[in-house]
Amino acid sequence: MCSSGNSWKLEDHPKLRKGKIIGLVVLDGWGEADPDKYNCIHVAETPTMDSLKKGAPDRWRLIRAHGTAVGLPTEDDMGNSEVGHNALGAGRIYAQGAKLVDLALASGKIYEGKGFRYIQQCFDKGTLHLIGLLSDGGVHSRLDQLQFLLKGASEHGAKRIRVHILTDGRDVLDGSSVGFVEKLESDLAKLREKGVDAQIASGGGRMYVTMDRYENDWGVVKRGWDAQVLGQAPHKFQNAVEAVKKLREDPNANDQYLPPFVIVDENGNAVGPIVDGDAVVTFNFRADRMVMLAKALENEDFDKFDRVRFPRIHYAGMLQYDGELKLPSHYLVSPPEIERTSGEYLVHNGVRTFACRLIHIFLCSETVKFGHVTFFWNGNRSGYFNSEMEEYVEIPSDVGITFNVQPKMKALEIAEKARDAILSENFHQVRINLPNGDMVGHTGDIEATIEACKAADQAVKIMIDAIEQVGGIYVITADHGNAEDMVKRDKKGQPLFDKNGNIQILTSHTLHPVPIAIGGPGLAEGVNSARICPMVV
Ligand SMILES: O=C(O)[C@@H](CO)OP(=O)(O)O
Ligand SMILES: [Mn+2]
Ligand SMILES: [Mn+2]
Repeated sequence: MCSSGNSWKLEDHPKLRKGKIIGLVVLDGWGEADPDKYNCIHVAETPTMDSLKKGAPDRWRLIRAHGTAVGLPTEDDMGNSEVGHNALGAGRIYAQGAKLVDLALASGKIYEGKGFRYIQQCFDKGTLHLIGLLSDGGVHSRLDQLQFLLKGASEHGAKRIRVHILTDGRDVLDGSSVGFVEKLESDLAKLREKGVDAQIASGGGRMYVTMDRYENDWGVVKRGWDAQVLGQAPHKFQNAVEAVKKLREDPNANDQYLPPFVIVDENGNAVGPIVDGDAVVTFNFRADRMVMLAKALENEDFDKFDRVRFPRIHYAGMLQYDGELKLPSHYLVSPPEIERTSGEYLVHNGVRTFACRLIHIFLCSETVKFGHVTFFWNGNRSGYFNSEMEEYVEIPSDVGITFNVQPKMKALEIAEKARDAILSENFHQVRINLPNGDMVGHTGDIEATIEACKAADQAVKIMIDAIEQVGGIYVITADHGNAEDMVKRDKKGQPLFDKNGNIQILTSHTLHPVPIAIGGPGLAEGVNSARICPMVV
């Protein structure tokens, strides 16, 4: 895609022929790593991707999907769906939310901005509540940013602070929640020594409490609301370290799914419900899993669940999470301005787009890839650019199960919808996200992840076959790694074991590169991946 100046007109590509249907697949969580038994992509039967790989370098290249190559702060930052799809959709690298927050904290500018001033107005009489994911995963939030914010807010006048934590186990090892809560507790103790009344007030596992996405299951947000705002939860403890340790004693406990709890005082009263006159900050920088809570905290008219009480508060997001909805209206750091994305160029140039995304509608489990090829792809912007030019299709997933139980997910249905769209010849670009490698990879179930990769590969074949039939071009790539490495490793790459001799399962994304394969009969003679995509790892 080439354009000049501010014009929307696209110049003809020097190598790609015009008028060919493009089938674009994002394999979610599909990286390239050394082959061994923890590399589920290697172990799985993946003849389609294998045959593309055998065509390297003509048909298959590796590109970086982590660290500074996708706008993340450091080379130690794993890739994720937001940055991966932002970069793919915009065709450019933006300093991502994580980095912008780092800069604002380091320079102190965060405390001079309108967003901070807005919440500061409540510091005299009210409590400052901080709600977000407690880990150093760097995908949605980072512990050190929370630590800086706690210190900075107290230095800028916050006298009473309550932290509402969401335990992770998805971007970091399962079980690591205890350590993070201990660290936070020790910071809060230091603040208390300085006369700030600072405590953890509530908590719960990210996938069960608060961090739903794409309006998949409002029950998740409600559980968080009850604990954070109303001070009500089935589990009550007097301190958060005890809470997390106790809840983890259940043999099926998992940081991602810990039940909601509130911290109570010696009389059994919740120590930090959110009330009129308080300030609230959601400290996640990543958008998708904060949008729903932002709506509940901000929207006067709200009918997704009974809020019981709608406190009059000053609320700010760490970032603005949805540029189209301007949600939330107050925020501490301006988000990356991802403008002029490929989708917008396409509609301006009369290119018809079909995007197939998956909705998972089931209770308290991993949510969706619903907005990955739309919201993230379009620069964190909800809705269509032009609904006459674009069609977004959502496929509901199975209800009430976790993905290791049904690792095929809806890969075939997504691919069939895409195939039909390609064969209809009504669209110029058909793009899909295949969630299997990522969603099943996050469960840490190796057998199921192998099945997941096989299903995704079959779906890729359906797309490629359809593209062959219409003489089009396919682009198969991924947003970041996940399923290609399911074990935590030492610096030499050897698997790590816990104190009981069990392998340490890696549920997170990885730092590995991802493939990009470009091919199909629509490519002009002599044009191949190597010529179109020169960036190689
Ligand atoms: O599930 C999520 O929120 C993240 C991991 O934290 O995964 P992805 O970036 O693939 O959406
Ligand atoms: Mn992803
Ligand atoms: Mn993921």
